[in-house]
Formats: sequence, C-alpha cells, structure tokens
Amino acid sequence: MTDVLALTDSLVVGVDFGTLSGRAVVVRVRDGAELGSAVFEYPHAVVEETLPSTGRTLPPDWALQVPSDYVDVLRHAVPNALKAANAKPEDVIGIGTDFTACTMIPVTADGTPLCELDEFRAEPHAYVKLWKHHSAQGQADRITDLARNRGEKWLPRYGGLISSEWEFAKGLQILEEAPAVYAAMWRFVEAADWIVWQLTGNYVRNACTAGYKGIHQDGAYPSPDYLRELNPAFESFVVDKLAHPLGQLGDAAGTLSAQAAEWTGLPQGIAVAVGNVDAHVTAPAAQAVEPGQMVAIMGTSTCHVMNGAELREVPGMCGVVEGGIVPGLWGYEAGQSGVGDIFGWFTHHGVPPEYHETARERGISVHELLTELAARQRVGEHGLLALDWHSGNRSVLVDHELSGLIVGQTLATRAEDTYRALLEATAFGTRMIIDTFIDAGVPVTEFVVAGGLIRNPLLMQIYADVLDMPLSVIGSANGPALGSAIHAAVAAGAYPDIRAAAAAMGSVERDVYLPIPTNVSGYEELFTDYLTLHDHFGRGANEVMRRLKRRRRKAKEQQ
Ligand SMILES: Nc1ncnc2c1ncn2[C@@H]1O[C@H](COP(=O)(O)OP(=O)(O)O)[C@@H](O)[C@H]1O
Ligand SMILES: O=C(CO)[C@H](O)[C@H](O)COP(=O)(O)O
Repeated sequence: MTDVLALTDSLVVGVDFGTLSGRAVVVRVRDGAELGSAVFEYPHAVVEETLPSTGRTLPPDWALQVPSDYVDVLRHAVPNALKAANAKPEDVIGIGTDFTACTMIPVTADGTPLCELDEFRAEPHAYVKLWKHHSAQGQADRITDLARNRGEKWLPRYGGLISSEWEFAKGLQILEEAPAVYAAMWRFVEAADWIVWQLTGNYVRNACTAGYKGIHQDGAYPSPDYLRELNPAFESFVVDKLAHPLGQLGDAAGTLSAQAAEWTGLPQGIAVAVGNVDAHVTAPAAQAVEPGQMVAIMGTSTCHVMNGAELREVPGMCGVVEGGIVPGLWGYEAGQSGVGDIFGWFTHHGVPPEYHETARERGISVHELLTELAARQRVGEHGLLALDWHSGNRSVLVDHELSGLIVGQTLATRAEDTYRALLEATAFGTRMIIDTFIDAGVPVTEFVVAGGLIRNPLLMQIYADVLDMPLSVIGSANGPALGSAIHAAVAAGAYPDIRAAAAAMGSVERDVYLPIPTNVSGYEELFTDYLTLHDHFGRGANEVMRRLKRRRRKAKEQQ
C-alpha cells in the first residue's frame, strides 16, 4: 500500500452519473472537504418520446440514454470542478465514479455502444436502457414465475420478485424484440462499468451491480437450464453476454488512460476505483455503514440501502448482496422508482398558470411555492390520500404495471393539497419498506437521508412524522459524488478500507428532524388507509391498473 501519511494532503475526484446530469466533486483526502464541484447536464437527457437519430416514436414505458453524454461529463464536469476547486491536477491521486442502475449498454468487444454503429443508429434497442426503462415487465413476470415454479434458490435473495429494471429482463427483451442487436452485442454492460472502461481501457464488472441487478449470488448466476426454459435462445445469456471478472468495491479497476487523462485534465496513471451504484456509494459519505443504519437517497427516485450482519430474506426488497455496500457485510437494498419525479410531474402537469407566475415573480421554484402553501396545513386537512406509483412500485410490490392514484379530490381541492398528498404518499411508501424489513427480522435503527430532496424541509418533517423516527441528514449536498471520492481514496491506497475512509471523509448530522407527536398519530390513521389502498390495488384484488396500462399500450400501437 502507498504511504498513508504522504497521501493525506492529496485530492481525489468523485463523479456521480445521475438520471439527468453528471456531477464531479474535488475532495481532500485528509478530511473529505469538498473544494469544488461542477455539473454537466446530459444533452439528450432521458429519451422517452422519440429516438433522436430518426424521430421514431418510442412505445410507452421506454427510457433510453445516449452514451456519448456520459463521456461529455468527463470532458466538462471534471475539468470545471478542478477549476472551481482551484486544484492542481498533479495533487489528484484517484478518481471514483457511481452511476444509476440498472442502466445497461449493449457494446462491441472494444466497448463501442451499438447505437454508435451506423447499422444500429436507428434501432432503439441499441441504445442505453436507463434504470427506469420499464417496458420489460412481461419478461420480468416470466423470469419471476419460472424461478418460483422451479424453486430457484436465488429468488428469495430478491424478495421473491425480479424487477423489469434489471439485467435479465432488459436482456431478454432485446433478444425477443431485436434479435439482431442481441446477436451483435459482445457484452451487455452496466453503465457503471462502461464509464470505468472508458477511464481505464479495462472492462471490470463491479460486484455491486452484478449482485443486485445481475442475479449473481454465492459466486454463480442463474443456470443455463433455467435460462433455456425461459427462452431456448437465452440459454447462453450469462456466458455470452454477462459474465466477466468481478471487482470488489473500494478496489482499483485500473489506472487512468492517456485518452481519459486528456478528457479530464487529470494525470495519466492515477487510480480509478471499481464502478458503483449512486445509492450504495452514498452510505460511506453519510457515515452509515454499520448494520441497522438505513440511508435513503432521495432524488428522482429513492433508494434505501442498509448493511446487515446476517443474511435474511425480506419480501419485496430489491436484494441482499454479500459485500454489496461494503465488503464483509450483507448489503440490503429497497427502493421507490418515483419520488422527486412524481413531484416534478405534478409541477409540470398539474399546477395552474397563476402558481407558475407567482413563483416566477418571487424568484422561487414551483416546488418551493407549493411546499410553502402546503406547510400551512394540518395533517389530514386536504382530505386526500395518494398512492405513489406513478413510476410503478419497486418495493415492496416490484410491479411496474401499477400506477398513481389520488382519492378524496373535490371541487375544493387545490394544487398545494395534491402536492402535499403526493409528498405524504412517498413517505407512506418508505414506511411500508421499513415495516417490511423490521417484520423480516432486519432491524432499522437509524434513518439517514441524502440526495437532492433534503432541500425540502416539509418533506423531511413529513418523513419524520410518518416513520415516527428522528431523521439524520448527510452533511454533503453531493452525497454520491463524495461517496465516489471516498472509494477513489481507498482505491488509491490512502485508507485501508471503505469504513476507515468513511469515518474520515464522510459526514452526518443527527436528529435534524424529530417526530411531532400530534402529527405522528394523525399519520398513523392515514397510513392504515394507505395500507388498504396499497393492498387492494397492489396485491391482486383489483387489476384495474394493469388493464389501464394494457389499453394505453394498445391504443398507442394503433396510432
Ligand atoms: N423543492 C423541491 N421539493 C421536492 N422535490 C423537488 C424540489 N426541487 C426539485 N425536486 C425534484 O427533485 C428531483 C431531482 O432530485 P435530485 O436529487 O436533484 O436528482 P437525481 O435524483 O437525478 O440525482 C426532481 O425529480 C424534481 O422534481
Ligand atoms: O435503482 C437505482 C439504484 O439501485 C438507481 O440508480 C436509482 O433509482 C436512480 O437514481 P436517481 O434517483 O439518483 O436518479
């Protein structure tokens, strides 16, 4: 290992690849001080309506990205962060990255995304399938049903359900809808690993996504026999398209290549950390790596990650993976596919023009205006109750055919009422997740929040009240990027492991929001009604949401 003392005045760079942008932060190794940061918005954002190359309309529930946008983050955000930090590139000893997941790229043997080849530019399946590409639900249902029927022992590690967001559902969808793309792809690669490949020239598959999104458990993937029963042509999916040597979190995947040094302005040869997921990488940034400390990374979606000392099977969790957050512990993950996205949708499509005008005049966002108005209300005053499934349900139902619902609207309902009901619905969704963990014998002793939504104090108070738990808040506004920087420091040898680096470089403030007893009892009653709606629409008693989605798809196909 490199001399620890010599490295403590050095710098590392963390880069967080989010849903809409990438953010780079320059961090001091000694104490985690964030010296400068920069953001680069993806030029193509999320491709949901039409394919940029041809203008072709995409079916519902598609969400693609363009991989060159990610390289642009390296070319712009990293140099700009160095500039903002007034940092000398030669002081930087390592770079770490994290990505949304499961975000998948079909590539050739040299890592070229198929969508960059002339023959596939017009083919939607050749593009990046973003984590929230939800149109492989049919494949996901078959994957789950067959695994259940065959008693596959990996299924309970995923709470009994495999998500349409993950590698197998997305891979099977390509095979069945675009066999030429499937045949041409050398590997189906997590964007988290593709970006590390761009930085180092090496393809190393990270143990985190391999475990949570790639069904890699106890050193093995689903068997060829199982895959053949799913679809005979899928039998060799693992061997041909997925399996690759794994890198553990905190290890170095390689060193910065000459090409990547040119893009980023960083010195060639510095350590590049093994790739990681935006959620999992945040736990050390919030100093929450001990069993029972649940971190909710709240942004477009929410991911809940937590270490546990023992292996337990929690119904509807996204998964439990050995070493999935830090080596040596069982990492648990659960999540909500839509959170900030739901609030954002409402501000765009549900708020009358006068609110937008007022917000503009006052120089605040529509979110801030609605939050201010909604904060004046008592619990229950709006008379509404919502289900937070506008982007489907990741945990605990794992069903993206589900959709949003608001009960109780009258002619007196105002935009701030609905906005508050949506904030509350996402808090109830998190409560479902925590209760499910506790019921399965996995204690949740602390709730730590991170991510962009910590900026909304009303939302935070609602979570404290609905969960009846104090909220700890991460000390950094750039949680995932700081987490990536922590991994870079470990990969560069500045700390012996992620736990030691987290203690020195992470930060958290405890008891920032405390439950208010009268609100807690009000929400307890509302949560009982939420549970009724949740089970009625989500557990098969009423299939109306599925039927509505089917009708929508059919109508769109006929356009
Ligand atoms: N004041 C606010 N209150 C609640 N939600 C907000 C507010 N401002 C923005 N949002 C939502 O936050 C989400 C972005 O979260 P952020 O953490 O910045 O991004 P990401 O999850 O992509 O990293 C958007 O979906 C947006 O609708
Ligand atoms: O599922 C994930 C992690 O397991 C995704 O990365 C996440 O949901 C997307 O994150 P964000 O809300 O930050 O865009």
